[in-house]
Amino acid sequence: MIAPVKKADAMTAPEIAEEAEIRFENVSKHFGNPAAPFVAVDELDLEIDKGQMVALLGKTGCGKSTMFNMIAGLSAPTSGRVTLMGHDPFKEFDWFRGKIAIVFQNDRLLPWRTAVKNVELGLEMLETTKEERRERAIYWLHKLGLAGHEDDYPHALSGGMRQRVSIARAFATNAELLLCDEPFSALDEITSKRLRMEFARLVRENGKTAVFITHSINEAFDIGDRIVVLKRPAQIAHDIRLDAATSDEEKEAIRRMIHDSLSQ
Ligand SMILES: Nc1ncnc2c1ncn2[C@@H]1O[C@H](COP(=O)(O)OP(=O)(O)OP(=O)(O)O)[C@@H](O)[C@H]1O
Repeated sequence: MIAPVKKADAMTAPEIAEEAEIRFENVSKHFGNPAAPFVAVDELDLEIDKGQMVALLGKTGCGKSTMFNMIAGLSAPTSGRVTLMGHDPFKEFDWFRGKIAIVFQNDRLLPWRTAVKNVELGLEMLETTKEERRERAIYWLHKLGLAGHEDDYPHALSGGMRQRVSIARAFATNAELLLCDEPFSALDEITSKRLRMEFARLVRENGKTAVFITHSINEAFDIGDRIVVLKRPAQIAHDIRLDAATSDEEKEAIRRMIHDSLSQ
């Protein structure tokens, strides 16, 4: 079943869910001269509930990274409010230690550390013992299919394997919220597809909330329970929910609608 497919002009104010994990309330982000600013995000309202896996989909320059940076606490909105778990990610950065993990497009592994040591890195900032760090790192490397590569250095691993290490690092922290900025876009399509299906399964199995930035319709369909299509400047063009009952015909119609929206 497809839950409401809304066009921006037909959207009504979103209902305020008490337990929203991420909330944008009338958020704008401007760059440049305040007298004549460039508007990257325009009065955006968005709520993401705990346990949702949301693909933020939009063309280059529509404001995905700007939204991502505000969620990750890397920048503050010009106006409006962004809250995660009821807290301000920009002002209360320390409160979020261990609660958010980020997977970037580039794997960002330290070349002088082995795979297992790279996974342990995310845990070193948390209160964990050396033994616990090692145990969790090995567990997640194995979950990601890297048994036997624990002591390999990044240069000895393929691009897909390196990205597996960075996903293992994100899961090992046990963060409840995973933020992913096009983590598979530098990989070939077969590797990317395999990895994103595994990623989606692990997110579901472990009850995480995940926000996944992408400009690929295929990727959005593979990852998202919910696909938020953005138009420029970042405003919601469509907010689509998919579930097991969504038929192939419905998916095809949604795909065409998104394609048309991104072609404008
Ligand atoms: N620090 C900045 N200063 C000025 N303009 C910026 C800044 N950051 C982003 N912009 C502009 O805001 C708009 C949105 O950028 P953003 O990077 O969020 O888009 P995006 O959807 O993530 O694009 P892409 O898919 O190419 O990464 C773009 O026009 C960009 O040039």
